Amino acid sequence: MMQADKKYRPFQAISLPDRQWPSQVIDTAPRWCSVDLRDGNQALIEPMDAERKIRMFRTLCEIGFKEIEIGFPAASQTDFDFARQLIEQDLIPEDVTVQVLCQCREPLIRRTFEALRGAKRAIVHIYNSTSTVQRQVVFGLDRAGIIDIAVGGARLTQTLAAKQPETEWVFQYSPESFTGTELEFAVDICNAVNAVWQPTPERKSIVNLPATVEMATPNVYADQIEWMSRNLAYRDSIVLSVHPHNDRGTAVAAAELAVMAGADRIEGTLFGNGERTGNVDLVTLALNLFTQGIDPELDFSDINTVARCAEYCNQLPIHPRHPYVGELVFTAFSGSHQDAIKKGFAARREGDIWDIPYLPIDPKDVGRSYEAVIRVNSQSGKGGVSYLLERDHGVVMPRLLQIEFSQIVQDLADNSGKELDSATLWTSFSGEYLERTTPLQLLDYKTHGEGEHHEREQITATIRYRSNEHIISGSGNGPIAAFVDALNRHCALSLQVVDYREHATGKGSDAQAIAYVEIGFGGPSPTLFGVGQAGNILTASLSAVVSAVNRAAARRPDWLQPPEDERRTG
Ligand SMILES: CC(=O)SCCNC(=O)CCNC(=O)[C@H](O)C(C)(C)COP(=O)(O)OP(=O)(O)OC[C@H]1O[C@@H](n2cnc3c(N)ncnc32)[C@H](O)[C@@H]1OP(=O)(O)O
Ligand SMILES: CC(C)C(=O)C(=O)O
Ligand SMILES: [Mg+2]
Repeated sequence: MMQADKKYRPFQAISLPDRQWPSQVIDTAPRWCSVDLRDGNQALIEPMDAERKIRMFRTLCEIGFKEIEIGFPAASQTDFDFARQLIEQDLIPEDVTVQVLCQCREPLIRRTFEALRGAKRAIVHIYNSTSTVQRQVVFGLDRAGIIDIAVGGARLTQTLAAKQPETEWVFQYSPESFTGTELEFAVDICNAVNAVWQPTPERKSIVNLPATVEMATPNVYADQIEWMSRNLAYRDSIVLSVHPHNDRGTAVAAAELAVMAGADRIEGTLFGNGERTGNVDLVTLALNLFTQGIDPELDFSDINTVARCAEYCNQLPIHPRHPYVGELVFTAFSGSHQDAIKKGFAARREGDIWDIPYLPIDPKDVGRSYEAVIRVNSQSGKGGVSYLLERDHGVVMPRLLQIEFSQIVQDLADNSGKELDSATLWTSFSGEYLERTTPLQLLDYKTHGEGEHHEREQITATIRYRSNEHIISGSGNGPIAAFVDALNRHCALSLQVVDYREHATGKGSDAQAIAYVEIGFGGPSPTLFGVGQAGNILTASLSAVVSAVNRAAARRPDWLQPPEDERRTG
């Protein structure tokens, strides 16, 4: 890349030392206008056909847009026919106003009014470029010449509107390329247009100030908007609208600061489709408000359906990390995020203000589930793994077992280099703990209490060691201790139960018990967990002991000797 200062120049700062916008707070939704069917459409590889346009229009109405720019009817027959279809087939809801765009050129304005014949209410939006560069390069005109174009357009719209009195007309003017226009000139041209239209507080015109190309940081746009808001004539008779584009990737910020600076209305598109890097994304803006506790007056409670509509109509995919909607935006792969999310959910009580770490919005509010909130790969930790086992299998592992099992998962993930889905985790958990039946297998057992008050428990168990069955017996202060005693005596072991937990999984006739035992092996060797699952809690517990012994035996094949039994069968 060549030296930047030889090719580019910084944007000139706006002098507004007493700017007020930084201390303003947004507490209500602005007026929204969707320009998906015009600005979004004009940027597509293949503009929408009639069927796609209708589908997009219906979706926009369902979301709750009250102003929808439906196209540029003078530009193409498709756009003209679409306007006619909406009007003639009475497809425009009572509370929705359609808007159309047109250059300030006579034949185009005439054709635009033809397209709108019979509409109940419509916004006619005229524009011409006002920036320094476009005045010179595109029009070859001075400021007065550019004002003449705009005023000519304003006069003609007024004249033609008067000839179609069945329609309630609203006029909108955009000094296109506003961000590249000197502010004094922008205000002059808007004032000249409004001097023709003579708006009143009851019949307002719309002045739309587009960041046709986003040229500076969002605070500069806010300064421009506040300056215009202060200096425009007819201010109380104007709806001040903004139309940010996203060339610098800051359109959302620019729109928000513009509202703080006095804008009443925002034009943009669903998920930010539009020229170049797009128009401002109205979904993000609306949901940003929602997460501040402000009603956005747009309904994105089924965001996936809206996304599928936008993808179908625009024939463009939405990025998996797009705010609020992307496939991955409610997913944490990384361990510390998973840990915090899991704890956040556990701490949350019904009716609490939403405050879950790493989830700025409740996925359910936009129709998403918690299904994808935690996914596991090599970046994940015990929190994520245990969250999935608990969510999908009701397994609530003790903390030390979480640590032990997550190491096994980590090795799996590192070796595969891939995501491990919940089914794979369960297969691994079952294989590691629940299906450990060699070399030792518990076949049967009987217990009975000893002493006057059953102070001690006696057990007689049938076990299989490799292919031989053995009957072993022992006693202890409970059946698990008795079983451990039997194994210790018959297999010359020195097992101790370090920790024991159990709980039910499932409900009703499907209910199962799951037991976790942490077993010490005497001497310095570390403890190991065993897990057992069965219809009965004692069977689950004894199976958990067997699971731990078998896991230890798998690590040290010469460690477990055949039982020195009282009776051998088979
Ligand atoms: C920032 C925006 O998004 S603005 C909206 C842009 N959208 C579109 O352009 C999509 C639809 N447009 C079209 O299909 C075509 O441009 C049409 C059919 C409207 C017009 O096509 P054409 O007649 O071929 O003219 P074209 O668009 O090339 O415009 C260029 C001419 O119009 C003039 N012009 C451009 N914009 C305007 C305007 N807003 N008002 C008045 N004159 C204008 C130019 O100076 C140029 O004049 P010249 O031929 O004397 O040099
Ligand atoms: C027509 C105008 C409003 C426009 O789309 C722009 O300037 O980006
Ligand atoms: Mg635009």
